[in-house]
Amino acid sequence: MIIVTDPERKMRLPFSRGILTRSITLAGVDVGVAYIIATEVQKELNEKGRRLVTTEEIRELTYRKLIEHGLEEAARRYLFWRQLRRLKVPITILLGGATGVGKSTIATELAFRLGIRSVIGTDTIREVMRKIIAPELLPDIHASSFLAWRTIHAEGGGGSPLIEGFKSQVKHVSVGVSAVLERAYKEGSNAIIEGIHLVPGYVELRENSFMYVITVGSERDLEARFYERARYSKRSADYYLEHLEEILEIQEFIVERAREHGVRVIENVELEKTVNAIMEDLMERLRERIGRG
Ligand SMILES: Nc1ncnc2c1ncn2[C@@H]1O[C@H](COP(=O)(O)OP(=O)(O)O)[C@@H](O)[C@H]1O
Ligand SMILES: O=C(O)[C@@H](COP(=O)(O)O)OP(=O)(O)O
Repeated sequence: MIIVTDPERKMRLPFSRGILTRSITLAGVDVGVAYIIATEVQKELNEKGRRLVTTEEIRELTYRKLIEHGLEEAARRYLFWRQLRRLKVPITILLGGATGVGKSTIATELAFRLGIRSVIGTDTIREVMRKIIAPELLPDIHASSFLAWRTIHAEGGGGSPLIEGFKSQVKHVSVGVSAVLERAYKEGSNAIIEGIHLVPGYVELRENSFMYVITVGSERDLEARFYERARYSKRSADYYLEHLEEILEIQEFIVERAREHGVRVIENVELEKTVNAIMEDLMERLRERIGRG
């Protein structure tokens, strides 16, 4: 067995190809190729009869293997993410967007790649708030986002009642979102928050918080997502399909807010590409900040 040590952090743990594979995929390398590289690293260490290696040595060896495979760009990214981990820069990622666009799927994949243990859905925050605050007190949080308008008495003023209802729910759930963010900032921990209630402009973001708005390009694509989701969850496709127009109007509103607040909007066509686009953007922005710091 090869033992990995990190003298700085007094860490000792058995070499795991799985852990190394994951850290290589973080650099945008396909999982199959990452596995091959991790296997080659392990083989080389075994051939050299190494029983104790430092994380620094594994980094250098992995970097070299990536270069040997002609993956220069990935090698550069790999070193960046390792450096970021060592610097212990806590990051929070917020993924907004209408229901069904793929936020929770993307959040799970990002969490896996970045090794982030905490993924919180604003649906869950809303659910907790529902238990504490009675419908008589705060009716809008007790409905789906696209039905919240039925529970409120819009002030008039010519705005869309659907959007007014949605805004009211977002405003209330944002109180819970801010609490979760505050906690993450206080602990200095990494977190991913995803949900329809993450609308640009409603929560205050600090440095190293990164927000993205996820969209689908067409009604047909969105329909397909609801059918797909219904295959493994109890959320029936029909319920959302009946409200497709409202859901797309909410998407339009969120996108408008994103443009106003300079939040990046990413159309989720292929999951892999969406996740890579976020990773790439995160890397660029973190690199700028670390450079400045
Ligand atoms: N890029 C994609 N291509 C095809 N299907 C996707 C993509 N992203 C997500 N999905 C699927 O669409 C469905 C809805 O995604 P989900 O993550 O539940 O959305 P949200 O959290 O935004 O409501 C899921 O079944 C998911 O597997
Ligand atoms: O309010 C809404 O539009 C959805 C948002 O959930 P996500 O699909 O965005 O997670 O919640 P639901 O009504 O299904 O409980």
